[in-house]
Amino acid sequence: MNPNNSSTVLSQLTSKRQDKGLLTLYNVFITILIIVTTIYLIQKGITRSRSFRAPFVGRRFSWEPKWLIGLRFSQAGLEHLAEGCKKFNDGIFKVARNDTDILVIPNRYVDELHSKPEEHVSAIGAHMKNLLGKYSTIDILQEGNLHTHVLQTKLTPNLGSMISTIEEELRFAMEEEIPPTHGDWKDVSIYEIILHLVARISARVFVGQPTCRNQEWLDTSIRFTEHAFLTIAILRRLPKFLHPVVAPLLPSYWAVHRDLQTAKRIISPIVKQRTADEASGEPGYEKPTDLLQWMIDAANLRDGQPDKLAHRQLVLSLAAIHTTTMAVSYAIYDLCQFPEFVEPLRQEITDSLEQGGKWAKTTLGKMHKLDSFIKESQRLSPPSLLSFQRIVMQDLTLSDGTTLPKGTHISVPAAEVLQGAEFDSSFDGFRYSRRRQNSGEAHKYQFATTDKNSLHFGHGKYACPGRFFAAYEIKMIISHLLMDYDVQFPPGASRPKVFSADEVLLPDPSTRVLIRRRTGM
Ligand code: HEM
Repeated sequence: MNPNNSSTVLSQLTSKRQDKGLLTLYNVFITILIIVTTIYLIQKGITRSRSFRAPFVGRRFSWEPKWLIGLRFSQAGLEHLAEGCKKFNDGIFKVARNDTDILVIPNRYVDELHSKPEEHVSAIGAHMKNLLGKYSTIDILQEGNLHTHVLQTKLTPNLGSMISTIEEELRFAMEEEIPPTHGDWKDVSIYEIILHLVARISARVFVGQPTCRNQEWLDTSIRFTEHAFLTIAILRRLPKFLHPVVAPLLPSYWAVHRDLQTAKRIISPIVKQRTADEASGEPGYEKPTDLLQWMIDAANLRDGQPDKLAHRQLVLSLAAIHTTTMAVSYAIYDLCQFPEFVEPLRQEITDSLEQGGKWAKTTLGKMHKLDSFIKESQRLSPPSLLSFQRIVMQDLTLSDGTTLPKGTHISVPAAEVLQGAEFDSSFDGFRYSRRRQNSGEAHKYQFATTDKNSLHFGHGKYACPGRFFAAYEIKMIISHLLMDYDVQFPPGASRPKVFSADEVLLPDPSTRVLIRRRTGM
């Protein structure tokens, strides 16, 4: 055989084998695609047949794909919820978030749902879903309620004795974080300043000295939330089965894990040291009074492992820092927008301090106008459009016969409820302090009080366990800023627009405010 011929035959054979290989690969690919699509469609069919039937808001035409509505909801949540509440007044409707459908129910159901056990209606389940527990590492909350227990049974009852500690840290933080103004107006990013004030106070109360002055811990406690939320925001737009593949490609996901390692590196040795100090029985031993110590004391063997306690501290920072910062920032924006409230508030602070003699729980308790102001600020600039988010864990029939199938993600349109309850979209800083003068209503309208109309801290068994601390902290920060500084928007600027990211509302972090240290007080 001609050698040329034999090489041609060989190359034909090779190319045939390659074609066959490609064909097999193609067949395998198509088969996998068919299997995945079939499973997806079956799952979707099952979910749809079991889901509560209610109209979607934000749908432009009947066959519009849900991911498209979800994509719009991610930026137009405000409009979707306003439309739903207006159109289905006191009725039930759905909003499409990219990762899930959320059934929006009227607040009249809150009273019968808020005390249901976790096995029937799960708050933690909703947190896990909203915060993608596995990817944000929030899933540690599922291991037990140590953090909530300690906040409720230790921090809240001991707040009175923590006020002087909070004041000391706040004074230190203001010196560190607010640039000197030398009697002139200074243009600052007030959000960033408040963020650092809140992080420092939270650290003082959560982990005590000297860690509360450790810059690496402060940065980690602030940035962890940002890294976690960026990861969540990206993953939410993708189907769940892609999460394990995509998450490791995200720098923010790795940042979350770096933050966790940093938390363990900083906090775990402190836990070990404190445990050793206590066991040593040294006569001079003084037990620290902070959240970390209360957790060490209350933890069982598993929750009390140093790394677990470090992890919970990080998660607590996520719950506490940005939420409180937003509330203070909105209140400052409202003070700039409505300067007529400044002097009456300063007068109330001066009078309360004169009567109380010093910064104390009772002194802060006298500041009804300030409490009202921050509640009104929260009413018009809430942290979230939806609250009381819960997952129905078993089919549930409500008192009016409505049956919610297992797996339904429910929520109440907290922002619309509170704004609708007042029938008033104008800012009235002292509306709640006036109301508290009515007999029997002294406590009803406080910032930290929750009920079916005031849902920005949730309500019931799983309402925010840090809200009383948050209320004192916010009042302390605002009153100190008010007494020591003048604030105003730069010429021509006004209250910044609020951004929405799905149901979460965010102040514009680039907002600038002019501040000037007050002199001659
Ligand atoms: C203005 C500031 C704050 C707002 C608006 C806020 C709001 C909320 C809301 C809406 C919930 C869910 C409640 C529910 O589902 O019924 C929650 C839960 C929680 N909050 Fe807050 N919060 C704030 C500050 C704080 C602070 C300062 C802490 C810690 C000291 C804290 C710790 C927590 C924790 C640990 C949970 C989860 C509870 C659980 O695991 O069941 N929060 N918060």
